[in-house]
Amino acid sequence: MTLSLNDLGWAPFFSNQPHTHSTLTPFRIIEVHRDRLLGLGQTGSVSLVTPHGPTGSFAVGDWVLADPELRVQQLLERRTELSRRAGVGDTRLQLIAANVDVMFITSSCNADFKAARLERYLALAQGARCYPVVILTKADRCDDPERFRKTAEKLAPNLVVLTVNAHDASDLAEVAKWCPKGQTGVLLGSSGVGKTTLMNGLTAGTEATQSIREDDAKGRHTTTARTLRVMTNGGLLVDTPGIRSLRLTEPEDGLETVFSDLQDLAAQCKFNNCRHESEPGCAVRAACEAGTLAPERVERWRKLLRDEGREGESTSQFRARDKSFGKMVREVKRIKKGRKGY
Ligand SMILES: Nc1nc2c(ncn2[C@@H]2O[C@H](COP(=O)(O)OP(=O)(O)OP(=O)(O)O)[C@@H](O)[C@H]2O)c(=O)[nH]1
Ligand SMILES: [Zn+2]
Repeated sequence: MTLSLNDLGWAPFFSNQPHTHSTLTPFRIIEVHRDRLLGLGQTGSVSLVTPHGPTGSFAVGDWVLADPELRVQQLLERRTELSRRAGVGDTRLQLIAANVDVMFITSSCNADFKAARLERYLALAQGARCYPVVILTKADRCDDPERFRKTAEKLAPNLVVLTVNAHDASDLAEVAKWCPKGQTGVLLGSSGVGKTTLMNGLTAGTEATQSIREDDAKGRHTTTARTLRVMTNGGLLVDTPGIRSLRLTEPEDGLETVFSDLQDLAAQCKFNNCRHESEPGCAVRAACEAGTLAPERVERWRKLLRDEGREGESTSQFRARDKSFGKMVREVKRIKKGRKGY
């Protein structure tokens, strides 16, 4: 299979960046190893060395320029960057992937399904400027997958939610539609939800999967490294090891859009520093009492703010960082549209 640079996601954003030498060739990084990188170019995949620094500063999905000896001479500026905090209370960032367009947020129609976790991923997608698509796997093992889909759809306006059997070809085709040729997707989700199965199905690959203990929905890690693969529809897909506890890297960028409906309500509270507990004139509580807002959602909102050290922030502070989910969707669509012509 020969691929053009455009097929690999090359765009004016990259070609317009100043190049240090004219004889360099672009490669998309598809694997990052301790001592070398695996790059995909028009001629296929090649092993690249990084004479100017450690491989740790590169991410799957990066675009690099290499010389004829296959030495990386330049790392091109990333259009999007997906990272997370290395651990609880740790401020260091861990790069997950670069230049990703679509985030496939994967969970299962079983005990793995947690609205709070999905909200964290949605916030991550928003912060990283990726278009979120929620994939709920194991629909074939569930009596009522629709119930899971409806719950997930309520998490954000216009959110795309697909219920799938990761082993079913027509379900896989529905997933693939969201990441066509030239676009890059990333699969995120807990261990055992079916990321490797999806990856294999979408790429017709043969990565090893292991059976999981279905009772507690906890999987064993079968994926060891991040990889970028070409899907059968021409799209590109990054697989990541199961992420057990996700810490947001830039909470201020994502939280308020995931909970934009709550913010709008909070703006109608009588007091602008309302904590939505026992204050009079609280619009959030009123909505809960009227049955138009799920109290669990308010609880998750509070918990997320608490976890991110933002408890007690006033509504006006919260609203000051106004970025709507719709705005992000339009932005992503604009980027996609701009990329279609070449
Ligand atoms: N019936 C059914 N089984 C599934 C589905 N998706 C995944 N599985 C099974 O669930 C188990 C775990 O799937 P994996 O693809 O290894 O999960 P993973 O998310 O890649 O796990 P890690 O590599 O640990 O992150 C395997 O036995 C799969 O065959 C599905 O939609 N339906
Ligand atoms: Zn209130």
